Amino acid sequence: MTWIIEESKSQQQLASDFMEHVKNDNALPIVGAHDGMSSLLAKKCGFNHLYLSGGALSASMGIPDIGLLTLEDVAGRAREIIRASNLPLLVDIDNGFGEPLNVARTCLEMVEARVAAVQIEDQQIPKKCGHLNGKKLISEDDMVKKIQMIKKTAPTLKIVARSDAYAVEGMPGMTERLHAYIEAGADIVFPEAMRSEDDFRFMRKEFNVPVLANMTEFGKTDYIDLETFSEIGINLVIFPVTSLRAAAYNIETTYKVIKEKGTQKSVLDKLQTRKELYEILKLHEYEEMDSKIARTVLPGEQVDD
Ligand SMILES: C[C@](O)(C(=O)O)[C@H](CC(=O)O)C(=O)O
Repeated sequence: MTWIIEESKSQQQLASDFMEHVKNDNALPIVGAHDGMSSLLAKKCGFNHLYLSGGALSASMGIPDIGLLTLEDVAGRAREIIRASNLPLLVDIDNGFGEPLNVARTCLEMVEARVAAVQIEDQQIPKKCGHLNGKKLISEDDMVKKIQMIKKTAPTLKIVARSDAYAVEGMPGMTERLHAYIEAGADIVFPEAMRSEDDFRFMRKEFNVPVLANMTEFGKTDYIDLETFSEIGINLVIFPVTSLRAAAYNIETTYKVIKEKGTQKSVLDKLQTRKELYEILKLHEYEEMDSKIARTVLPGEQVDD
């Protein structure tokens, strides 16, 4: 909870930092951070913008990404990540949790949590991962009303308008919708489940606002690297569920070792050490705030006093 030991940025500051970088950088990488710890690790590795994925958040809660998350689940986790990292966060709010009035409440909660930008999509509930079959859409007009509502009630929040229309209405339907969403006030467009480099080149030429690419794993989109996205002119690239998949894989691998061998000793070099944990959490800075707390000395470290 870095916000106890450091000065926190305001929502307006985080939102304008976000938009400035999106406009000035090419292929800005925005890595998924599904909790406070992963946000600190992303920051340590040099990423300055984060994404809170509905897929990763729901998976971390042990449920599938089919519209079961509540507004409180998302707002609470967004708050946790921003408090920990003090970085601009783009939050996946699915369909906004209902009709335009619900969307208004959702976005005011996001502003209170200091979220920089929200991503809202045009799927019906129950929604599906954009890379799966059988998606159903709300009308273009209903989506436009939601975007207009965000603009009116939470004007400092940046809006990423996602369309899932490619698989349902084809490229013409999707581009028509995204133009309408820009007209309604979207700052960035997110054409979901593109297939290839050529699709992204087409999208880049079609719109005069920043375009987002989704580099989720095991989906319908070819793996395209940041250098290629930069050459195409794509503005931002999300890696939404990667942190969750990496954590899940490594947790499972480690559990198996303990189950099989009765000890974790053989995988100690694959674990975050106690020293690394306390460093990333800035434990000493907390201790220094209260002289009643003894400064932690790690096992094996020299004691000064
Ligand atoms: C971006 C996304 O909405 C998410 O929840 O992160 C998902 C990612 C995924 O399921 O891989 C998506 O629908 O693309």
